[in-house]
Amino acid sequence: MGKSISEVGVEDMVGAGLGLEEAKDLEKELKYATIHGFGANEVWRLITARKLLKPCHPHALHQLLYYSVYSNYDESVNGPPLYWFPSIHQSRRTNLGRLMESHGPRLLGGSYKDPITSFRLFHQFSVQHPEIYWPIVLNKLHVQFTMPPKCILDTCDKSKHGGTWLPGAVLNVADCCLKSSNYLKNRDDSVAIVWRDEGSDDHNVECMTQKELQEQVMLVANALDLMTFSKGDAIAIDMPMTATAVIIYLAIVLAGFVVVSVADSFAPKEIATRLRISQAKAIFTQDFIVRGRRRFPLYSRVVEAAPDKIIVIPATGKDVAVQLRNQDLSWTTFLSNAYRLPRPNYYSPVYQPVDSVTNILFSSGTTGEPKAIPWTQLSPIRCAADSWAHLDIQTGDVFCWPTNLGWVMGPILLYSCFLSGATLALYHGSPLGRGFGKFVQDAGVTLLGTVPSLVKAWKNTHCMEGLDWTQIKSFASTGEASSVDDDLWLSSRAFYKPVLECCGGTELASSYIFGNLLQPQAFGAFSSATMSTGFVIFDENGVPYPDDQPCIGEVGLFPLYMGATDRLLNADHEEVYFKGMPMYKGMQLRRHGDILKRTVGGYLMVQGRADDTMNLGGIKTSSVEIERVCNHADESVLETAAISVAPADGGPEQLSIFVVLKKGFSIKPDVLKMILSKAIQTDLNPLFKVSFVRIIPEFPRTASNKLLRRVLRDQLKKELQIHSRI
Ligand SMILES: Nc1ncnc2c1ncn2[C@@H]1O[C@H](COP(=O)(O)OP(=O)(O)OP(=O)(O)O)[C@@H](O)[C@H]1O
Repeated sequence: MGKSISEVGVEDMVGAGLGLEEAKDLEKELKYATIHGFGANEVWRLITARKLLKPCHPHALHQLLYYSVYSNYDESVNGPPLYWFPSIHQSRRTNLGRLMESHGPRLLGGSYKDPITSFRLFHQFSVQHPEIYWPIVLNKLHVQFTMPPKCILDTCDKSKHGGTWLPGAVLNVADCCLKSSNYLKNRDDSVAIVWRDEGSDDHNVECMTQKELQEQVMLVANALDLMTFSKGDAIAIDMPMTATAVIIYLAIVLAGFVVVSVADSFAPKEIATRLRISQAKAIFTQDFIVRGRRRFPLYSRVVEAAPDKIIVIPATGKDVAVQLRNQDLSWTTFLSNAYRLPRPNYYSPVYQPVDSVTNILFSSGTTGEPKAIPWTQLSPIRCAADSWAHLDIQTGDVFCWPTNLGWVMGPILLYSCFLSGATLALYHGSPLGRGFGKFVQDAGVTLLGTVPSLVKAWKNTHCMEGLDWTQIKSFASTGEASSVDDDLWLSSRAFYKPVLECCGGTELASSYIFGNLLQPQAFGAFSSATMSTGFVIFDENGVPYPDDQPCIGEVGLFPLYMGATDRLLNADHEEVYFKGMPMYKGMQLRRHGDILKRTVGGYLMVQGRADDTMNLGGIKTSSVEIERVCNHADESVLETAAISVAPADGGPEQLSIFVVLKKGFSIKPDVLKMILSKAIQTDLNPLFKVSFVRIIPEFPRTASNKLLRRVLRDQLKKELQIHSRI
């Protein structure tokens, strides 16, 4: 165990890279905190509130203080170590805080105290009374119905586990994104999108006002109408998430077609599968993808997937840099028809029922074949409402999240910005390097979303050193479990702003668990279910644990989940999400497949998928838990993947660890096996034994960068079979 904070002296801080004078000052401040006998959380709160640790300090110093503050901290009694704390003053200025202050006393009566104290109570209220919660939130978002809903939720049709939400409502959700002038605070000249092309790092960021966005979207909608499509046709987009891609996305929805989102990293076969399942009539793409001064072909990849028609946007300049097939159109030709109209920048939106499909998305395929998931007009409302409540997105915020329209985060980002009056920030290039970080600085990004693999790369390459990210109010992280140390680094870039962890699913159009600004935050943990989301954690027999009990088990979502799917295009929805799930209080629970750990204090951690659970000597454990320990067991380790496989000839499951080493390190697998075994036995369970360690150059990942443990497991199984035959 490392030193406790009271033992940390000037020498240690100098050893961590701090100058002598600064170390002496810092020591005095720390003495003050420790002399007063504060608990660990209070000491850390004081360190961050007084900004004793600065973004320019070496990470080793941040680590030294954070880990020594919490060195004697007993998580089994106190819950996870906290690193961010809400203040009552701040909490009243958040979206949710304001809402609670104005409605809390009426809705909760004498039980209502303030946004921090009453958060859990209010959350519970939102689960029990969606018919009261949702009208208040809809009112806050830029959602306008041409025909208002008859009610919020209709549960008469018992065959629909998820109920019918906002029945009778008619709207065009893209039109809601564009209609800013009706909202007092959001004027036509407000900035809708800021962006920068990779390589233009020293130029001003580019801006598009709300009015320009509206005109561009309407122009593209007009051009779409001049093609031979019928309303309701599916039209695909396979290109980086640029300002043009966003315009095309909104235009397709505005004009009553359906977007098919295809991530730009897919191979032709995968593009073809997605086009086939969705029956897309055409596809928008780019000639090339430009990354780090190199050009990667995209049009030719799309051609191989053999769609009927391709509309090609040039990656740079005005003209496409490839020879097109006869039936394809360049972006300029496509738009030229619309320019001939008397009012090319005016378009009358196609209003449709709230449950009409606007977008077909595909899940990442972590557990198997990607599912084709239809998003209705409820889905954008749901995801924007989550960002409004949990990320506290407000008019004037600048929101950046490197992603693609083919991943659920793409549409979530787009709608979260435009339905709440925030600016969307897009970097047209790789998010892995300094260019991206400089854009975040120059564009004045206030909300920065990430995935764990990005943060790991930024931290390990030191590429963001010296950049000023202090205008960031909150970070967000999704996709897979994040690493405490990586998030410590991230949060420290902006004087310890919260890294709001979010986890959900494409089919939920949202997160079911999320951090927020009304509860203290712990690294790598979720502080709550999302507003209006209810769930239980159940044991192997399907029996739910009591809500206030620390436990580990599979999550079962309450089926009345605003914005969640009620159909799939390539699988049986009932079978995938409901069949075999336990009943709870008369409700058939909805499957999500995650294993959740609830800690003391009610924090939640995702322990991987139910499929990744392993049984080691009769003890159920999760891969994520083992990886957390292994990732810190030796300095040579960059990341690990834990897998258990039963030997081909039977017997108990054996634990195998795949390891990727940091650049420049080498270590023998046998030595590493001993180190990892020791770490697991000390930190997790003395009975766990590592049977096998393999060092590999990189992990198999989904195209969205999620670790594919099932691929490693299959590989290992095959090898073991061959072995047993020999
Ligand atoms: N912040 C997070 N921490 C831990 N796990 C996360 C987090 N965010 C997402 N996940 C994991 O990703 C899952 C959601 O991903 P997505 O909807 O893309 O589908 P998938 O489950 O990866 O794909 P498929 O359903 O095809 O297997 C979550 O259920 C969870 O397991």
